[in-house]
Order: sequence, then C-alpha cells, then structure tokens
Amino acid sequence: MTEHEPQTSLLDAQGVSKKFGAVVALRDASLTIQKGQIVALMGANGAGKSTFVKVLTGALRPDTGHVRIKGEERRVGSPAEARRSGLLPVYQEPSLIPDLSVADNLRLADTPVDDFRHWVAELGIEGLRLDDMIGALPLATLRILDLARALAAKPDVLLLDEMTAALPTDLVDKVLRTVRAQADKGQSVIYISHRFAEIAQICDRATVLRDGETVGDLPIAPGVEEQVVELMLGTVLDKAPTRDAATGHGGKGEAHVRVRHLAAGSKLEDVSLDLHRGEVLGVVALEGQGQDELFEALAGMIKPTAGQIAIDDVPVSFSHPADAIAAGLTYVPGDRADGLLMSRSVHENIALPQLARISKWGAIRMKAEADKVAAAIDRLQIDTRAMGEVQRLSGGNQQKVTIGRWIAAGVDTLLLFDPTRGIDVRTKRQIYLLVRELAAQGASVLYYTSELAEVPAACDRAVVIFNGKVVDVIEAADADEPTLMRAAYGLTRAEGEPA
Ligand SMILES: Nc1ncnc2c1ncn2[C@@H]1O[C@H](COP(=O)(O)OP(=O)(O)OP(=O)(O)O)[C@@H](O)[C@H]1O
Repeated sequence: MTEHEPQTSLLDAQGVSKKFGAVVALRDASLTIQKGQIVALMGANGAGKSTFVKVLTGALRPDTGHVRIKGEERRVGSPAEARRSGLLPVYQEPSLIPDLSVADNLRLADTPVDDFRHWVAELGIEGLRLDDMIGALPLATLRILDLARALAAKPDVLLLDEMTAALPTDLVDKVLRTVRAQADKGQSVIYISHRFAEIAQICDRATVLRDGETVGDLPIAPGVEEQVVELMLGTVLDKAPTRDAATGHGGKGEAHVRVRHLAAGSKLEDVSLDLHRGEVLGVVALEGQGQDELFEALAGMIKPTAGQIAIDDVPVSFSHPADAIAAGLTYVPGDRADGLLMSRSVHENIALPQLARISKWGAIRMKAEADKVAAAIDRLQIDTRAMGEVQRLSGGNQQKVTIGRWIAAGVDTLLLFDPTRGIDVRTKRQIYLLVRELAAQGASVLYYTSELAEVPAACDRAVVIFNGKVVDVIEAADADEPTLMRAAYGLTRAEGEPA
C-alpha cells in the first residue's frame, strides 16, 4: 500500500441496532478499528457496550447493521464464526466452566497449552496448575485466565469487556502493559472500561455510546476526559464531590468493631483494626494479601484460625453468615452473582433484606417497603427498562442493585468489597456520597477497593494489608496514589518523608 492509499479498516461496524422486547439496547452503533489500534468503547451503565461486543462477536444477532472485516461484508452468525474471522471477546464475567479443571477448559476451546502458559506467566499469575478446578480459583485469577486463553488464540481483534474491573492494582498494571505491547505488534483491541486513567494510558481513540447510539469518536489526547464524559452523559457533570473533612471520622474514640490479631485461611496472618461508628475505613491491598479472608471471616463465611472480633467490646464468634448478620455485619461481595437472585426482579432483589425483617407485620409494611425500594432505585439511577429479571440488567446496573438493597434496608455495619467495580463515573460518585451518608447516619463501613483513587473520595482512613498483616494506616488527607501504592507493595516510607 502507498502512503496515499486509504487504509482498509480491520473492523468496521455501521448502523447496528438491537432490541430486547421493548428495550432498545442499540439503536445506531458504529465503530471502526485499524490494525494495531486500541479503541476504548465508552458509555454509562446500560449504554449498550456489552451488547455491541456480543453482536460483533456473534453471540447476539443484530436487528440491523453492517459489519465489514478487512473490507469484506460479513454476517458474524456465531461465536465460532467470529473466531474464524479473527474476533475474540473476553466478557465481563468469567467464562470458564467452574466444574472443570483448567486443562479441561483449555481442551474445550482448543487452546494451545504452551501459549496459554506463556501468557499466564507474562500476566503475573504464579503457581497455577492445569489440574486446578476453576471453581476454586479467585475471581481475579479467572479474569487473567480468560485473557490468557484469548491471547493464546492469536486473534486479530481482541474485545475486552471490563477486563481490569475485578483486578488488584499490580495485575491491572501487567494487563495494561501486555495489551499495549500486543497492539504495538499489530493486534487490535476494543477496550471497554470506566477507568479514564487506563484509557489515557493505553488507548489510541475512544468511541462513545449513549443510549445505544455512537455519539462520538475522538483521539485520546490531554483533556479529552471532560469531552468524553459530556458525550457519555449528554450533560456537563458536576465536579467530583470531595469528602467533607469536617464530618469525617478520624478513627478516635471507642471502636464499634474491634479486630485483634485475626488470622484466617492461608493468607490472613495477623490483622488488627478498629472500625468506629460513623467511619468509612478503607482497606487497600494488592491481590491475595488476605483481604478476601478478612471480609469472609467478618461475614461469618470462614472461621478464623486465631484472633478476636468484638462488637461494642463484646467478643463474638461466627459459625455461619447468619451469626454475622445477627450481629449487624452486612457483607456485599465483590462478585455480584454471589449476592443476587438472578431470575428475580429488581424490586424483589432490593426488598430481600427487608422482607426477612418485616414479614411479621405483613401487608401493613408492604407500602413502606415499596417506597424504600423505589427511593433506592431512584437514588442509584438503576436502569429499570429490564425490570423483569436482574440477569437482563447490564453489569453495572446489577452491581447497583446489590448496593441499593442495603441503602433501602438500612445497616449497622457494612462490609463492602470493591463496590464500584464496573460502575460508571457518575454512579461511582453517587455511591461515594451514599456511603458517606450511611456513615453520617451512624453506620460503620469497611470498604475494600482495588481503585486507589477511591480512598480519598470515600474513606476516612485506610488500613493497608501486605502479606496478611497491616503494614500502615493512612489518613484520607495523606492517601494519594503513590503513598497508597508504596504501602501496598510493602515499601516503608523513606527517612524524613512526611507520613
Ligand atoms: N438479554 C437481555 N434482555 C433484556 N434486556 C437486555 C438484555 N441484555 C441487555 N439488556 C438491556 O440492554 C441495555 C444495554 O445493556 P448493556 O449490557 O449492553 O450495557 P453496558 O453499556 O454494557 O452497561 P454496563 O456498563 O453497566 O456493563 C440495558 O438496558 C440492559 O438492561
């Protein structure tokens, strides 16, 4: 090709539409990608990103639209056909079969094992055995295995849907570097994410969807963030709320939940912390430092092997999640599928904890419950077009339902594990405000986040866990990303550096 000849797009989709009954998921979506480019596909929760990826990769049949691959009109009728055409997705939720081993899963997809092993190592997963059962592996590892499996198939276009949302910072870094390096070698990537920092780091362009329609396609350049947000939302977003230091809790006074020398599982070795009423206490840790076990022990899902938990100075011991709930500890897991009744409605899912509580009052309380549920849906702007079943909601809207139910029910102590995973920028801000509101009303919140920027936005203080132990406690005012990151890697502060 001469330099004057226009380059044929590797993939060019135009005028794609898709309805689910009355719900218009895509109305006029388009996207073009050249060889070696990374294009960010952006849009608020429910804008149609996942649906678009499913159409492009043959998992859903569009109602209208054209897809050209290397200049040729193609009907991508099935995932197998998409794969043959060089398009391979990594979906938002892990796609490996839990009841099978890693090796069996690879066999099912004809994945070359040596290439897979290469990518697993490159992406920073150590100690994986091919006979490990998928169901026993943590969510972050599963996401990486999905990516490694896709890379091993050497697709022309890799479609990554919220790839980093469930990953801790160290793995995010590896994924971003790997994806960029692959693009530099000529692989194209469609990258769905709500995280601007990642998009600025690796993407060449951003295609923006709003209500199922492509409303912009811009090169990534300094200052593009505000433009993208405006296109995504169709309005100008208020400035991010900052925590009101005057109302924040400084971690002083009597602790509501007191944890001493807690050990559990193979990773949590010795964690002590005090969670006060009215406090949002952040937990920061790289993958696998014991944070899962800390939350599971507090939620009564696993038994500690050592240490004590006390609530208002009364020692407690949980043999079952019901014991933790009875003691006022409410756990919202990171894996939204764990917490939702997928085939039930949004209303039923949000009303669930209240139903347990109010059943003895019967119909008298039904109106109050319905009002609270409606208020929670409204506060979180849950997309209710697909009210029938939670499984039909977009991923971000499902996550909002898991949080919305506790806003409706009211809580004493909330254990939030990475609550904003896959949630768009506007809703994230609403969630920070809601968490702060719950705290202002006297609730205690323990808040694990894999996104370091959330600590100063939502928390009063953060404990940093490394190798199963608390290595630092950092006040929100000092919790900038470099400080948190160094602490998370177990690096002590340099002599003379301010705390
Ligand atoms: N199988 C389905 N049945 C009915 N409605 C659906 C189905 N799948 C998606 N939808 C609806 O289509 C719309 C677009 O959803 P989609 O998952 O594509 O959004 P998204 O942009 O990926 O959102 P998120 O950022 O929250 O993942 C939503 O209103 C969703 O509820």
